[in-house]
This record gives sequence, structure tokens and C-alpha cells, in this order.
Amino acid sequence: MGGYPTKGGSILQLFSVIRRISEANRSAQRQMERQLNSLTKPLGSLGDVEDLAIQLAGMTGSTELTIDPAMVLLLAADHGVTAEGVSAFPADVTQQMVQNFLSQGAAINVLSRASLARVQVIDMGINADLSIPGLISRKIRMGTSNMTKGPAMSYDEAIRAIETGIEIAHDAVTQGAKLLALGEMGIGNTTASSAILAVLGQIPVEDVVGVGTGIRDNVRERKIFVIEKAIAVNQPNAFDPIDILSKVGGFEIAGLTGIVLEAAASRVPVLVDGFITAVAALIATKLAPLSAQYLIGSHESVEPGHKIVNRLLGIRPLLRLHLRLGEGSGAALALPILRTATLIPKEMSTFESAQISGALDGSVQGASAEPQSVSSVPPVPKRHEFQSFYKEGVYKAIYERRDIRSFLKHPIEEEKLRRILDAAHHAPSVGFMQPWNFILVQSDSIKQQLHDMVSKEVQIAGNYFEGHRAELYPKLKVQGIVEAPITLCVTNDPTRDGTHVLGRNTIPETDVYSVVCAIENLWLAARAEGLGVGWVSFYKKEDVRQLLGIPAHIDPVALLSIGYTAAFQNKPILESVGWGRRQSLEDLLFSDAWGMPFTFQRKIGAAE
Ligand SMILES: Cc1cc2ncn([C@H]3O[C@H](COP(=O)(O)O)[C@@H](O)[C@H]3O)c2cc1C
Ligand SMILES: O=C(O)c1cccnc1
Repeated sequence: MGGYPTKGGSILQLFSVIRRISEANRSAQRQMERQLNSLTKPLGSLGDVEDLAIQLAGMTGSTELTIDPAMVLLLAADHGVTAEGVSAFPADVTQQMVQNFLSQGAAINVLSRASLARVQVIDMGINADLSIPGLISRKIRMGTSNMTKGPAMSYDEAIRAIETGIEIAHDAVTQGAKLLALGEMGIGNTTASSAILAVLGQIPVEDVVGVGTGIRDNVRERKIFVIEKAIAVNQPNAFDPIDILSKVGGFEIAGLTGIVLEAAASRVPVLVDGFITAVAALIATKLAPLSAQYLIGSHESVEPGHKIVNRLLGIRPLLRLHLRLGEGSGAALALPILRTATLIPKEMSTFESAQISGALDGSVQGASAEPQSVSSVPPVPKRHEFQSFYKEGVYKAIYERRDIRSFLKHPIEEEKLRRILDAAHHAPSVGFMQPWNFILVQSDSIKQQLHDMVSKEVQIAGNYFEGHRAELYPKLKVQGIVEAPITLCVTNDPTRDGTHVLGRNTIPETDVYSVVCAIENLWLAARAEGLGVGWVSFYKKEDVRQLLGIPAHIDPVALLSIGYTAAFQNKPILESVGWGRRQSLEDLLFSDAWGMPFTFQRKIGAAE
């Protein structure tokens, strides 16, 4: 749950969010415009991409643009109106597709992976009791009622669904999301969206109705008839967006409206997807007109209503790819353009820095003939820093690396193995001595012998633990050695590169340090490749030397089991089972001398 108490459908929470929404920050926009105009390109020549950067500055109130992490919030719900035969697919497809989203097999999963966005799937009212790992349950009810027979939901439920959307957005922003992309799944929801748009925009139903999932002409005729009937039966008030939502809307649509409101209130940009999400955004702008300033339109789908609603929202879509899918697919496809817009002001040179002349008419200031006075601290070269998504990848591998103890039988692809070994081989080594070798053990009988060797030592070592640890100890697994397709013996050759290796005169064990750097490189690369690594260290080096025919002067530093695994745990196993806890970083930092506490300041190393 978010930080908001649920008020059971009272409208207070909604009002307080609406009150928090303020205008985009004009001064940040002007500053961004000036910044863009100083870059090495004719004024405005990056067209809409420049507008995006200006809009993002206005929304966030900052010229330090970032959209990462970007999160697709995919809200799913069912629609009672499907009983009228308005979709080309049965209503069960909603829940089946939700399964698919969580198994990573849907279009939105592929597109989000390609666009480096995270996806959260939220049950707003699926007509089934689903408990699938990863599915966030915010169910209002098991699907709406059939709108041709009465209201799809009560007024109270509509408010609750909007407020649930507010909480979902609040949670996403609290988790660090810098951009929220809207997605939806709900068989029948183009019918609900068309009905909402027809009423809100006071537009003839037939002008807004399209083929949805791909219905034939005669079914489209029925869809028009069904919507007209629902409007006639319910008489929604065109000037009360909540009344419209409750009578002909859907739980996922109302939730998306809430997301737009909370994002706008938190100054987080919203990337709108197709027809359904745009209709949800339109309701938000009717409740809070300023929320329109936080919307970015990703595309224009083939649904005729989408063009209309985009126009009503003042959205100029970035893409026209003839999509008719939803799920957040268009938003995910547009995301890289948005990310690029954030990089332009960060990474392009200015006329000044690149010493390029400005425009002849003076509209673009170039480098002046006179050198400018320089500040005493030279600027940090901007291009050295990785772009945010590469940077995130590095940290992701570090934080999500685990010591893996159980493996799947699945073989490891040769190119992956080569990449992770090459990553190891690119480790730092003292004096560039590269003291490592890698013995790839694949033979079942040798792995079994390694396992037996390790088991023996595990039993012996078990005698040294007492109390809680003595109880936990037998549960630690060494079976991984036989399960994993490969056991890698990483060795150190202390004679590599002669006796006078640079940097080794005073610290002879720098060769081992270097080998350990190679192991860490391999471990991180393996994590990025989806491969688990477990470091086994219960063995007598002499036993391993004998078994693998390793010469006496070579040191078998590590045995690593490598293979696919069913799960990478959130925490180290030894932490989850209560063996140990991660210490606080601050306790491990000293300032200037041992034992002197260190505290972080705004800028480390700044002149006093
Ligand atoms: C397999 C499948 C995957 C989908 N993903 C999104 N939608 C899209 O189609 C539905 C709306 O169309 P209608 O109103 O005609 O039912 C929504 O679930 C929307 O997200 C899908 C539809 C299907 C069939
Ligand atoms: O425009 C859309 O987003 C759309 C169109 C058809 C089906 N589902 C979604």
C-alpha cells in the first residue's frame, strides 16, 4: 500500500491530489530552450525532439532531464459489456494475457525490454481470482456490470478506482520512477472508451468506434448499437466525468485517470499509449485541466477515436505506426525518442565549447574570437560518464549478483561462455601479469569426484560451528557442483611474467588479487547473461591439483559452478537464512584515519 489511507470512496483524496497539480515550470522551459539554442545545430533543427526536452523541463521543473527508470503501469480489468459480443476475442483473454505479461511473453514485455522500461501489471478488476507472482492486486470488483443493462459501476466504485490509480502512481514515484507510461488490458475496453469519448466529446458514436481487436463490419455495427443503447439506458452527464466513468467506463480506465492525476501532482511526466489510455487521460484533464501539461503522446493508433482524443488533449503523437494493440506498446516504442531528447542537452557540444561559428545574422551565438576567462576548476569531461541506461546495467549486475547453489540442467550457449570468460580475462591484473588459467570441467565423473571431495570437507568444517550456525550449516548446499553444466577451476600462476612483476615486489599476493578480480568480472558478466555462479571453497587445494592434474606451483584459487538457475534471490542466501546481515556502509567508512567517522557531504573533495 502507498502512503495514502484508503477512504472508501470519499472524494477527499481525489480533491487533494487535484489541488496539488500546478502549471508546468516556465522558467525551466525557457532555460532549456536557451540551452538547446547554444548547441551545435541550427536553431530548432531537432524539431519535436527539442520540444520534448522543453516539455520535460517544464513538467519536472528541472533542466537536468531524465526519464529513467521509466515504468509502464499496465492496468487490467474485465468488462460486463463483452456479453453483448463487442470484441473479436472472448473475455477470458484478459486473464490469459495477464498470465502472459507475467511470463514475459507478450508484446509489451519485448518492447519494454528493448526500450529499457520496467512493467508493473496491476489487477484493477479482472473477472477471476488470480494470484500470480508479480501481479499487483488492486481489484475493485470482478469486472464491471453490463452497461447496456445499467451502470458499469457505482459512482463510489469509480472514485475508488481513480483513487487506487492515485495510489499506484504514488507507489511508482516513491520507488523512483521518473516517467510513467500508461498501459491497459481488458477485452471490451475499446467499447467502454468509445462510449466515454462519445459522451465527453459529444460526438456521434459511429465516428469514434473502430475495430478494436479486429471485429468484422457487422460486429462493428452491433458495437455502435450497444454503445448507443448503453448511453440511452444510463444517460451519463456529459459534464460530470466521474458519472460518465461509472456508467460506461471500466476499472482500468478509471485507475489510469488516477495515475495521470497523481503523476501531474508529483511533476512526473506521463507517456500516453493508445486509444484507451488517451481516453483515461482525457477524463483526468476534465477533472484537472492542468494535468494536460504533464502528458506526452506516444502515437496515433488506427482506432478512429484515438485521433479525436489526441486532438482534444492537444497531443501531437510522436509515431504513426498503425498500431492497434494497447498494453502500453506505443508508449514503449516511443520511449527511446524521449530518452534521446534527454541526452541532447546533456551530451551535445555548444558552439562555444566546440569552437564553431554562430549564425551570420547573430541568431545563434558562436564561439567568440577572444578567449573567454576560464574558471580555476576545469569542467569534468561530460562524455566520460556512461549514459544512464548503461550505468544502470552495471549497478544492476552488481546488486543482483548472487551466489547460486542450485542449477538447471539447461546447457550454456557457447557464445555466452566465451563472453563471460573474456570478461574475466579483461580484469585488472597487477603489472598486467594476467596470472589466471581457467579449467572448464564438464565431465560428469570429474564433477562427481569434485563434489565428493567438497562434501567431505563440508562435513569436517561443520564441526567448527556452534548454536544457530551449527543448525543452519547442514542446509547449505554443495549439490550445485554436479547439477551445473560447468565447474570452472580458476587458477593462479605466481611465476607468470617472471620474478620482477611491476607492483609485486612488496606485496607478493597481488597475483591472487588479480585472479580474484577476474572471478568478480566473470560473476557480474554471468549475472548479466542470466547465468548463475556459485563459488565453492571447501576443498583441499592438493586434492584438486591431483584430480585436475594441476602442477604443484599453480594455485587452484576457486571452483565456480556455472549454469542457469530457477531463481536469483532478492537477498544473499546467507542473509535470508539468518546466517549474517549486511553491515551498514557508514560503519565501515573512516575519514582520514582509522576509526574517524566519515559523513557524506554534498560535494566530496570540494575546496573548503
Ligand atoms: C491477444 C490479445 C492481446 C491484447 N493486448 C492488448 N489487447 C487490446 O485489445 C483489447 C481491446 O479490444 P476490444 O475492445 O476489441 O476487446 C484490450 O484488451 C487491449 O488492451 C489485446 C487483445 C487481444 C485479443
Ligand atoms: O488504440 C489502442 O490502444 C487499441 C486499439 C485496439 C485494441 N486495443 C487497443
